[in-house]
Amino acid sequence: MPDTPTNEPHRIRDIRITPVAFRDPPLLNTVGVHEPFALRAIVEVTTDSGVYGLGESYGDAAHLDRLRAAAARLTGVDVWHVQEIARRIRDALAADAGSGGHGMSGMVTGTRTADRVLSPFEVACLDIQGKVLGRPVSDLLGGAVRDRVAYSAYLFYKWAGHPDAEPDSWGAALDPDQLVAQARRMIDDYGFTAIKLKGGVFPPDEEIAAVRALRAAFPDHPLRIDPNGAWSVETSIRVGRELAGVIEYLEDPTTEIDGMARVAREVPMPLATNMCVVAFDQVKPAVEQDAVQVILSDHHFWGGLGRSRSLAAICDTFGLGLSMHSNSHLGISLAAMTHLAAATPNLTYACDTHWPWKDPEDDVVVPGTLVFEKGSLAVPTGPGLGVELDRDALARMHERYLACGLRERDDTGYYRRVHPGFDPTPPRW
Ligand SMILES: O=C([O-])C(=O)C[C@H](O)[C@@H](O)C(=O)[O-]
Repeated sequence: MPDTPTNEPHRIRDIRITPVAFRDPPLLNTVGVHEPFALRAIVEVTTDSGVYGLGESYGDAAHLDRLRAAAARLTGVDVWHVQEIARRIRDALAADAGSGGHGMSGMVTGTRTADRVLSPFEVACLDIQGKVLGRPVSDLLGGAVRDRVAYSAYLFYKWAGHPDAEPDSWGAALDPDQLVAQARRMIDDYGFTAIKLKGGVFPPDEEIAAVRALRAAFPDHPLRIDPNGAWSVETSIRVGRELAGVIEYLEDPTTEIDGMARVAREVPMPLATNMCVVAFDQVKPAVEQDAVQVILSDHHFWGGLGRSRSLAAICDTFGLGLSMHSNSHLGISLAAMTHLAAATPNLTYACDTHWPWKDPEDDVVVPGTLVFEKGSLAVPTGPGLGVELDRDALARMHERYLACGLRERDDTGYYRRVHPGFDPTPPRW
Protein backbone atom coordinates (compact mmCIF):
# COMPACT_ATOMS: atom_id res chain seq x y z
CA MET A 1 0.00 0.00 0.00
CA PRO A 2 1.47 3.43 -0.91
CA ASP A 3 2.26 6.06 1.75
CA THR A 4 0.08 8.65 0.03
CA PRO A 5 -3.46 8.47 1.49
CA THR A 6 -6.03 7.05 -0.89
CA ASN A 7 -8.00 10.30 -0.91
CA GLU A 8 -5.00 12.38 -2.08
CA PRO A 9 -4.17 12.74 -5.80
CA HIS A 10 -1.87 10.09 -7.19
CA ARG A 11 -0.13 12.01 -9.94
CA ILE A 12 1.64 10.53 -12.93
CA ARG A 13 5.39 10.96 -12.44
CA ASP A 14 6.79 8.81 -15.19
CA ILE A 15 5.66 6.74 -18.18
CA ARG A 16 7.80 4.10 -19.80
CA ILE A 17 6.81 2.59 -23.15
CA THR A 18 8.63 -0.57 -24.15
CA PRO A 19 8.05 -2.24 -27.52
CA VAL A 20 8.36 -6.02 -27.48
CA ALA A 21 8.26 -8.81 -30.05
CA PHE A 22 7.12 -12.39 -29.63
CA ARG A 23 6.92 -15.30 -32.01
CA ASP A 24 3.62 -15.58 -33.85
CA PRO A 25 3.11 -18.77 -35.85
CA PRO A 26 2.19 -18.66 -39.54
CA LEU A 27 -1.55 -18.23 -39.10
CA LEU A 28 -3.47 -17.29 -42.23
CA ASN A 29 -5.98 -14.53 -42.64
CA THR A 30 -7.21 -12.34 -45.45
CA VAL A 31 -4.18 -10.06 -45.45
CA GLY A 32 -1.42 -12.62 -45.22
CA VAL A 33 0.44 -14.67 -42.69
CA HIS A 34 1.27 -13.99 -39.08
CA GLU A 35 4.97 -14.68 -38.53
CA PRO A 36 7.60 -14.39 -37.56
CA PHE A 37 6.67 -11.88 -34.84
CA ALA A 38 3.80 -9.97 -33.28
CA LEU A 39 4.68 -6.55 -31.90
CA ARG A 40 3.19 -5.01 -28.74
CA ALA A 41 3.88 -1.96 -26.61
CA ILE A 42 4.05 -2.30 -22.83
CA VAL A 43 3.04 0.88 -21.00
CA GLU A 44 4.18 1.41 -17.39
CA VAL A 45 2.75 4.41 -15.59
CA THR A 46 4.35 5.33 -12.24
CA THR A 47 2.89 7.84 -9.78
CA ASP A 48 4.58 10.28 -7.43
CA SER A 49 3.38 7.93 -4.69
CA GLY A 50 5.52 5.14 -6.21
CA VAL A 51 2.70 2.93 -7.50
CA TYR A 52 3.00 1.51 -11.02
CA GLY A 53 0.23 0.46 -13.38
CA LEU A 54 0.37 -1.54 -16.61
CA GLY A 55 -1.21 -1.21 -20.02
CA GLU A 56 -0.63 -3.03 -23.32
CA SER A 57 -1.20 -1.85 -26.85
CA TYR A 58 -0.15 -2.31 -30.47
CA GLY A 59 3.56 -2.18 -31.23
CA ASP A 60 3.83 -0.83 -34.76
CA ALA A 61 6.06 2.18 -35.31
CA ALA A 62 3.33 4.74 -36.04
CA HIS A 63 1.35 3.76 -32.97
CA LEU A 64 4.48 3.86 -30.80
CA ASP A 65 5.15 7.42 -31.94
CA ARG A 66 1.62 8.40 -30.92
CA LEU A 67 1.88 6.67 -27.55
CA ARG A 68 5.11 8.55 -26.87
CA ALA A 69 3.61 11.88 -27.98
CA ALA A 70 0.67 11.29 -25.65
CA ALA A 71 2.84 10.17 -22.74
CA ALA A 72 4.84 13.39 -22.91
CA ARG A 73 1.65 15.33 -22.03
CA LEU A 74 0.49 13.27 -19.07
CA THR A 75 2.98 14.06 -16.32
CA GLY A 76 1.29 15.51 -13.24
CA VAL A 77 -2.24 14.28 -14.00
CA ASP A 78 -4.06 12.48 -11.19
CA VAL A 79 -4.69 8.86 -12.21
CA TRP A 80 -8.37 9.28 -11.26
CA HIS A 81 -8.77 11.99 -13.89
CA VAL A 82 -9.11 9.81 -16.97
CA GLN A 83 -11.22 12.48 -18.70
CA GLU A 84 -8.30 14.88 -18.39
CA ILE A 85 -5.95 12.20 -19.72
CA ALA A 86 -8.29 11.71 -22.69
CA ARG A 87 -8.43 15.46 -23.30
CA ARG A 88 -4.64 15.78 -23.28
CA ILE A 89 -4.32 12.82 -25.65
CA ARG A 90 -6.83 14.34 -28.05
CA ASP A 91 -4.82 17.57 -27.98
CA ALA A 92 -1.54 15.74 -28.51
CA LEU A 93 -2.96 13.90 -31.51
CA ALA A 94 -5.06 16.72 -32.92
CA ALA A 95 -3.22 16.50 -36.19
CA ASP A 96 -4.35 12.94 -36.88
CA ALA A 97 -7.32 12.25 -34.60
CA GLY A 98 -9.46 11.01 -37.49
CA SER A 99 -9.86 7.46 -38.59
CA GLY A 100 -7.03 5.18 -39.50
CA GLY A 101 -6.47 1.53 -40.00
CA HIS A 102 -3.05 0.91 -38.58
CA GLY A 103 -2.35 -0.50 -35.22
CA MET A 104 -3.96 -3.90 -35.37
CA SER A 105 -4.26 -6.37 -38.17
CA GLY A 106 -4.77 -3.76 -40.84
CA MET A 107 -8.30 -5.07 -41.31
CA VAL A 108 -10.10 -3.05 -38.67
CA THR A 109 -10.37 0.32 -40.32
CA GLY A 110 -12.13 3.38 -39.03
CA THR A 111 -11.19 3.05 -35.38
CA ARG A 112 -10.33 6.35 -33.80
CA THR A 113 -6.68 7.08 -33.21
CA ALA A 114 -7.22 8.91 -29.92
CA ASP A 115 -9.22 5.99 -28.51
CA ARG A 116 -6.50 3.53 -29.46
CA VAL A 117 -3.90 5.71 -27.80
CA LEU A 118 -5.96 6.36 -24.67
CA SER A 119 -6.62 2.68 -23.99
CA PRO A 120 -3.29 1.52 -22.45
CA PHE A 121 -2.99 4.66 -20.31
CA GLU A 122 -6.53 4.23 -19.00
CA VAL A 123 -5.90 0.58 -18.20
CA ALA A 124 -2.66 1.49 -16.40
CA CYS A 125 -4.50 4.17 -14.39
CA LEU A 126 -7.20 1.66 -13.41
CA ASP A 127 -4.44 -0.74 -12.37
CA ILE A 128 -3.00 1.98 -10.13
CA GLN A 129 -6.42 2.95 -8.75
CA GLY A 130 -7.06 -0.67 -7.84
CA LYS A 131 -3.67 -1.00 -6.18
CA VAL A 132 -4.22 2.19 -4.18
CA LEU A 133 -7.65 1.02 -3.02
CA GLY A 134 -6.67 -2.62 -2.63
CA ARG A 135 -9.48 -3.67 -5.02
CA PRO A 136 -9.47 -5.55 -8.34
CA VAL A 137 -10.13 -3.59 -11.53
CA SER A 138 -13.41 -5.49 -11.98
CA ASP A 139 -14.65 -3.73 -8.83
CA LEU A 140 -13.82 -0.36 -10.34
CA LEU A 141 -15.98 -1.31 -13.33
CA GLY A 142 -19.03 -2.06 -11.23
CA GLY A 143 -18.05 -5.42 -9.80
CA ALA A 144 -17.68 -8.87 -11.30
CA VAL A 145 -20.96 -10.59 -12.12
CA ARG A 146 -19.12 -13.86 -12.80
CA ASP A 147 -16.01 -15.27 -11.17
CA ARG A 148 -14.76 -16.94 -14.37
CA VAL A 149 -14.67 -15.62 -17.94
CA ALA A 150 -15.13 -18.03 -20.84
CA TYR A 151 -12.92 -17.79 -23.90
CA SER A 152 -13.25 -19.42 -27.29
CA ALA A 153 -10.84 -21.72 -29.13
CA TYR A 154 -9.65 -19.46 -31.96
CA LEU A 155 -8.77 -21.70 -34.91
CA PHE A 156 -6.74 -20.54 -37.85
CA TYR A 157 -5.92 -22.04 -41.17
CA LYS A 158 -2.24 -22.41 -40.79
CA TRP A 159 0.67 -22.54 -43.11
CA ALA A 160 3.43 -24.96 -42.06
CA GLY A 161 5.76 -22.01 -42.28
CA HIS A 162 8.38 -20.34 -44.31
CA PRO A 163 11.30 -22.69 -44.95
CA ASP A 164 13.59 -20.27 -43.10
CA ALA A 165 11.30 -19.83 -40.11
CA GLU A 166 11.63 -21.71 -36.85
CA PRO A 167 9.18 -24.62 -36.79
CA ASP A 168 6.33 -24.62 -34.30
CA SER A 169 4.55 -27.52 -32.69
CA TRP A 170 1.21 -26.97 -34.46
CA GLY A 171 2.13 -27.88 -38.04
CA ALA A 172 -0.13 -27.08 -40.96
CA ALA A 173 -3.93 -26.77 -40.91
CA LEU A 174 -5.10 -26.43 -44.48
CA ASP A 175 -8.05 -28.81 -44.67
CA PRO A 176 -11.02 -29.83 -42.48
CA ASP A 177 -9.26 -32.80 -40.88
CA GLN A 178 -6.26 -30.72 -39.89
CA LEU A 179 -8.54 -28.02 -38.47
CA VAL A 180 -10.45 -30.58 -36.44
CA ALA A 181 -7.12 -31.84 -35.09
CA GLN A 182 -6.13 -28.27 -34.22
CA ALA A 183 -9.45 -27.76 -32.41
CA ARG A 184 -9.05 -31.02 -30.53
CA ARG A 185 -5.63 -30.06 -29.28
CA MET A 186 -6.84 -26.65 -28.18
CA ILE A 187 -9.85 -28.10 -26.42
CA ASP A 188 -7.78 -30.84 -24.76
CA ASP A 189 -5.21 -28.32 -23.57
CA TYR A 190 -7.50 -25.47 -22.53
CA GLY A 191 -10.99 -26.92 -22.20
CA PHE A 192 -12.61 -24.36 -24.51
CA THR A 193 -16.36 -24.75 -24.88
CA ALA A 194 -16.81 -22.57 -27.99
CA ILE A 195 -14.94 -22.47 -31.32
CA LYS A 196 -14.19 -19.67 -33.75
CA LEU A 197 -12.63 -20.25 -37.17
CA LYS A 198 -10.77 -17.48 -38.94
CA GLY A 199 -11.94 -17.86 -42.54
CA GLY A 200 -11.74 -15.81 -45.71
CA VAL A 201 -8.61 -17.69 -46.69
CA PHE A 202 -9.88 -20.40 -49.03
CA PRO A 203 -12.89 -20.56 -51.34
CA PRO A 204 -16.11 -20.44 -49.26
CA ASP A 205 -17.20 -24.01 -50.03
CA GLU A 206 -13.97 -25.31 -48.50
CA GLU A 207 -14.62 -23.24 -45.41
CA ILE A 208 -18.23 -24.44 -45.19
CA ALA A 209 -16.85 -27.99 -45.28
CA ALA A 210 -14.47 -27.12 -42.45
CA VAL A 211 -17.29 -25.71 -40.32
CA ARG A 212 -19.37 -28.83 -40.95
CA ALA A 213 -16.43 -31.04 -39.97
CA LEU A 214 -16.05 -29.06 -36.74
CA ARG A 215 -19.77 -29.37 -36.08
CA ALA A 216 -19.59 -33.14 -36.54
CA ALA A 217 -16.54 -33.47 -34.29
CA PHE A 218 -17.79 -31.08 -31.59
CA PRO A 219 -21.59 -31.27 -31.60
CA ASP A 220 -22.02 -29.28 -28.38
CA HIS A 221 -19.60 -26.42 -29.03
CA PRO A 222 -21.08 -23.16 -30.33
CA LEU A 223 -19.29 -22.34 -33.61
CA ARG A 224 -18.47 -19.11 -35.43
CA ILE A 225 -16.68 -18.28 -38.66
CA ASP A 226 -15.05 -14.93 -39.41
CA PRO A 227 -13.80 -14.30 -42.96
CA ASN A 228 -12.85 -10.68 -42.17
CA GLY A 229 -15.07 -9.25 -44.90
CA ALA A 230 -13.65 -11.42 -47.67
CA TRP A 231 -17.00 -12.30 -49.22
CA SER A 232 -19.36 -10.38 -51.47
CA VAL A 233 -22.90 -9.77 -50.26
CA GLU A 234 -24.19 -12.56 -52.51
CA THR A 235 -21.58 -15.07 -51.28
CA SER A 236 -22.26 -14.08 -47.67
CA ILE A 237 -25.97 -14.75 -48.11
CA ARG A 238 -25.30 -18.12 -49.71
CA VAL A 239 -22.88 -19.19 -46.98
CA GLY A 240 -25.16 -17.87 -44.25
CA ARG A 241 -28.07 -19.91 -45.57
CA GLU A 242 -25.94 -23.02 -45.90
CA LEU A 243 -24.75 -22.70 -42.32
CA ALA A 244 -28.25 -22.17 -40.89
CA GLY A 245 -28.47 -23.95 -37.56
CA VAL A 246 -24.73 -24.69 -37.57
CA ILE A 247 -23.13 -21.47 -36.29
CA GLU A 248 -24.13 -19.18 -33.43
CA TYR A 249 -23.11 -16.06 -35.35
CA LEU A 250 -21.51 -15.12 -38.64
CA GLU A 251 -18.75 -12.56 -38.12
CA ASP A 252 -17.95 -9.89 -40.71
CA PRO A 253 -18.83 -11.94 -43.79
CA THR A 254 -18.66 -8.77 -45.88
CA THR A 255 -17.49 -5.20 -45.42
CA GLU A 256 -19.34 -1.96 -44.59
CA ILE A 257 -22.60 -1.36 -42.75
CA ASP A 258 -24.66 -1.28 -45.97
CA GLY A 259 -23.33 -4.65 -47.11
CA MET A 260 -23.84 -6.22 -43.70
CA ALA A 261 -27.42 -4.88 -43.62
CA ARG A 262 -28.18 -6.53 -46.95
CA VAL A 263 -26.78 -9.84 -45.68
CA ALA A 264 -28.57 -9.56 -42.32
CA ARG A 265 -31.96 -9.35 -44.06
CA GLU A 266 -31.37 -12.67 -45.83
CA VAL A 267 -29.61 -14.98 -43.37
CA PRO A 268 -31.06 -16.70 -40.33
CA MET A 269 -28.24 -16.21 -37.84
CA PRO A 270 -27.02 -13.02 -36.09
CA LEU A 271 -24.25 -11.09 -37.82
CA ALA A 272 -21.35 -9.99 -35.64
CA THR A 273 -18.69 -7.37 -36.30
CA ASN A 274 -15.38 -5.95 -35.25
CA MET A 275 -14.87 -4.31 -38.62
CA CYS A 276 -17.86 -2.15 -39.57
CA VAL A 277 -18.76 -0.90 -36.07
CA VAL A 278 -15.51 0.02 -34.36
CA ALA A 279 -16.34 3.46 -32.95
CA PHE A 280 -19.34 5.06 -31.24
CA ASP A 281 -20.52 7.10 -34.22
CA GLN A 282 -20.90 3.90 -36.25
CA VAL A 283 -23.43 2.37 -33.84
CA LYS A 284 -26.31 4.62 -34.91
CA PRO A 285 -26.27 3.79 -38.65
CA ALA A 286 -25.74 0.11 -37.88
CA VAL A 287 -28.75 0.06 -35.53
CA GLU A 288 -30.90 2.05 -37.96
CA GLN A 289 -30.19 -0.49 -40.70
CA ASP A 290 -30.25 -3.51 -38.38
CA ALA A 291 -26.91 -4.36 -39.99
CA VAL A 292 -25.38 -6.23 -37.05
CA GLN A 293 -26.80 -8.10 -34.12
CA VAL A 294 -23.60 -8.67 -32.13
CA ILE A 295 -20.74 -6.21 -31.60
CA LEU A 296 -17.31 -7.49 -30.67
CA SER A 297 -15.87 -5.03 -28.22
CA ASP A 298 -12.13 -4.56 -27.89
CA HIS A 299 -10.82 -2.20 -25.23
CA HIS A 300 -7.68 -1.60 -27.29
CA PHE A 301 -9.62 0.32 -29.90
CA TRP A 302 -12.80 1.42 -28.11
CA GLY A 303 -10.74 3.61 -25.75
CA GLY A 304 -10.21 1.46 -22.69
CA LEU A 305 -12.30 -0.39 -20.15
CA GLY A 306 -14.61 2.47 -19.14
CA ARG A 307 -15.58 3.23 -22.72
CA SER A 308 -16.05 -0.49 -23.40
CA ARG A 309 -18.54 -0.51 -20.52
CA SER A 310 -20.34 2.37 -22.28
CA LEU A 311 -20.46 0.29 -25.45
CA ALA A 312 -21.96 -2.55 -23.42
CA ALA A 313 -24.69 -0.20 -22.16
CA ILE A 314 -25.45 0.88 -25.71
CA CYS A 315 -25.69 -2.76 -26.83
CA ASP A 316 -28.02 -3.42 -23.93
CA THR A 317 -30.18 -0.45 -24.85
CA PHE A 318 -30.57 -1.48 -28.47
CA GLY A 319 -30.86 -5.21 -27.86
CA LEU A 320 -27.53 -6.01 -29.51
CA GLY A 321 -25.43 -8.96 -28.40
CA LEU A 322 -21.89 -8.39 -27.15
CA SER A 323 -18.78 -10.49 -27.66
CA MET A 324 -15.06 -9.67 -27.46
CA HIS A 325 -12.38 -9.46 -30.16
CA SER A 326 -8.66 -10.09 -29.85
CA ASN A 327 -5.40 -9.74 -31.71
CA SER A 328 -2.13 -11.43 -30.80
CA HIS A 329 -1.62 -10.23 -27.23
CA LEU A 330 0.18 -10.75 -23.95
CA GLY A 331 -0.92 -11.21 -20.34
CA ILE A 332 -1.59 -7.56 -19.49
CA SER A 333 -4.23 -7.45 -22.21
CA LEU A 334 -5.63 -10.82 -21.16
CA ALA A 335 -6.00 -9.63 -17.57
CA ALA A 336 -7.71 -6.42 -18.68
CA MET A 337 -10.06 -8.36 -20.99
CA THR A 338 -10.94 -10.70 -18.14
CA HIS A 339 -11.76 -7.90 -15.68
CA LEU A 340 -13.86 -6.16 -18.31
CA ALA A 341 -15.75 -9.29 -19.32
CA ALA A 342 -16.37 -10.21 -15.69
CA ALA A 343 -17.92 -6.80 -15.00
CA THR A 344 -20.08 -6.73 -18.15
CA PRO A 345 -23.33 -8.61 -17.49
CA ASN A 346 -24.49 -8.64 -21.12
CA LEU A 347 -21.23 -10.08 -22.46
CA THR A 348 -22.68 -13.53 -22.83
CA TYR A 349 -20.55 -15.03 -25.62
CA ALA A 350 -17.18 -16.68 -25.01
CA CYS A 351 -14.49 -14.05 -25.72
CA ASP A 352 -11.87 -14.36 -28.45
CA THR A 353 -8.26 -14.83 -27.45
CA HIS A 354 -5.07 -15.58 -29.39
CA TRP A 355 -3.43 -16.79 -26.15
CA PRO A 356 -2.78 -20.44 -27.14
CA TRP A 357 -0.85 -19.31 -30.20
CA LYS A 358 2.08 -17.73 -28.40
CA ASP A 359 4.90 -19.61 -26.75
CA PRO A 360 4.16 -19.93 -23.01
CA GLU A 361 7.51 -18.40 -22.11
CA ASP A 362 6.76 -15.35 -24.22
CA ASP A 363 5.07 -13.05 -21.74
CA VAL A 364 5.81 -9.95 -19.73
CA VAL A 365 3.72 -10.90 -16.71
CA VAL A 366 4.84 -13.20 -13.93
CA PRO A 367 3.19 -16.57 -14.66
CA GLY A 368 0.60 -18.07 -12.40
CA THR A 369 -2.39 -15.72 -12.39
CA LEU A 370 -3.86 -16.43 -15.81
CA VAL A 371 -4.39 -20.18 -16.02
CA PHE A 372 -7.09 -21.63 -18.26
CA GLU A 373 -9.37 -24.28 -16.86
CA LYS A 374 -12.43 -25.58 -18.70
CA GLY A 375 -11.92 -22.87 -21.29
CA SER A 376 -12.18 -20.04 -18.81
CA LEU A 377 -10.04 -17.84 -16.59
CA ALA A 378 -10.67 -16.99 -12.97
CA VAL A 379 -11.11 -13.24 -12.55
CA PRO A 380 -7.97 -12.01 -10.75
CA THR A 381 -8.86 -10.94 -7.24
CA GLY A 382 -5.64 -9.11 -6.31
CA PRO A 383 -5.42 -5.31 -6.34
CA GLY A 384 -5.59 -3.66 -9.77
CA LEU A 385 -5.20 -5.95 -12.76
CA GLY A 386 -3.74 -8.59 -10.46
CA VAL A 387 -0.68 -9.24 -12.63
CA GLU A 388 2.95 -8.32 -12.00
CA LEU A 389 5.50 -7.24 -14.57
CA ASP A 390 8.32 -9.71 -15.18
CA ARG A 391 11.12 -7.25 -15.84
CA ASP A 392 13.58 -9.87 -17.07
CA ALA A 393 11.04 -11.10 -19.61
CA LEU A 394 10.27 -7.53 -20.64
CA ALA A 395 13.97 -6.86 -21.25
CA ARG A 396 14.35 -10.12 -23.20
CA MET A 397 11.33 -9.44 -25.39
CA HIS A 398 12.47 -5.87 -25.97
CA GLU A 399 15.87 -7.17 -27.08
CA ARG A 400 14.07 -9.37 -29.56
CA TYR A 401 12.13 -6.38 -30.81
CA LEU A 402 15.39 -4.49 -31.33
CA ALA A 403 17.00 -7.44 -33.04
CA CYS A 404 14.16 -7.90 -35.51
CA GLY A 405 13.09 -4.29 -35.77
CA LEU A 406 15.01 -3.37 -38.85
CA ARG A 407 13.46 -5.79 -41.26
CA GLU A 408 10.00 -6.31 -42.67
CA ARG A 409 8.27 -4.06 -40.15
CA ASP A 410 4.91 -2.95 -41.43
CA ASP A 411 2.39 -0.67 -39.77
CA THR A 412 0.00 -3.34 -38.63
CA GLY A 413 1.56 -4.64 -35.44
CA TYR A 414 2.71 -7.83 -37.11
CA TYR A 415 5.78 -8.74 -39.06
CA ARG A 416 3.54 -10.07 -41.71
CA ARG A 417 4.58 -12.18 -44.64
CA VAL A 418 2.25 -11.96 -47.57
CA HIS A 419 1.17 -15.42 -48.55
CA PRO A 420 1.98 -16.15 -52.19
CA GLY A 421 -1.02 -15.49 -54.37
CA PHE A 422 -3.03 -13.65 -51.70
CA ASP A 423 -4.97 -10.62 -52.77
CA PRO A 424 -6.11 -8.90 -49.60
CA THR A 425 -8.68 -6.68 -51.32
CA PRO A 426 -12.20 -7.72 -50.31
CA PRO A 427 -14.42 -9.16 -51.54
CA ARG A 428 -12.23 -12.01 -52.61
CA TRP A 429 -15.23 -14.22 -53.43
O1 LIG B 1 -11.71 -10.35 -36.59
C1 LIG B 1 -10.79 -10.77 -35.87
O2 LIG B 1 -10.92 -11.66 -35.07
C2 LIG B 1 -9.52 -10.11 -36.03
O3 LIG B 1 -9.43 -9.14 -36.70
C3 LIG B 1 -8.39 -10.67 -35.25
C4 LIG B 1 -7.15 -10.71 -35.97
O4 LIG B 1 -6.89 -9.63 -36.75
C5 LIG B 1 -7.06 -11.96 -36.77
O5 LIG B 1 -7.70 -11.86 -37.96
C6 LIG B 1 -5.65 -12.30 -36.86
O6 LIG B 1 -5.05 -12.36 -35.82
O7 LIG B 1 -5.20 -12.54 -37.95
